[in-house]
Amino acid sequence: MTDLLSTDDRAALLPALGETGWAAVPGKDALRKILKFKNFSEAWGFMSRAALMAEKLNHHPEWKNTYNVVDVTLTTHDVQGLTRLDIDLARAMDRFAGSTEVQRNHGEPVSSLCEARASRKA
Ligand SMILES: C[C@H](O)[C@H](O)[C@H]1CNC2=NC(N)=NC(=O)C2=N1
Repeated sequence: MTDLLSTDDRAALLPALGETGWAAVPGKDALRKILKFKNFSEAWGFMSRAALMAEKLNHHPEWKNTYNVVDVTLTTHDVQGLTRLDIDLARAMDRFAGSTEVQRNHGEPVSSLCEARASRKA
């Protein structure tokens, strides 16, 4: 089974994802990004690519689509927290999304996920 990300891994990997618009979900060891595409077709194209990658990784997003908006939450259910698989899927989604508009007015900075891990267990 995939392990929860260590404190060191978090410090190394999460800031770059914070830069691209991933944020921490309050009270949960999870990453969330809200993407706003030009239209439904672009949103669905992104979701199709992401779905194929999710199958390849055997790691699946929690997500919601409303017309041109795709709201994604990533966490690893088996261990109830962030693992390397969430990082890999987040990076793949960033590649598929390109320069799509990102909504940033939600959640907390990813740095809070480093603190969450530190207080959970060494
Ligand atoms: C049986 C199967 O491998 C598991 O249930 C996989 C499938 N996809 C998954 N996706 C996510 N996000 N977390 C998991 O723990 C997970 N587990």
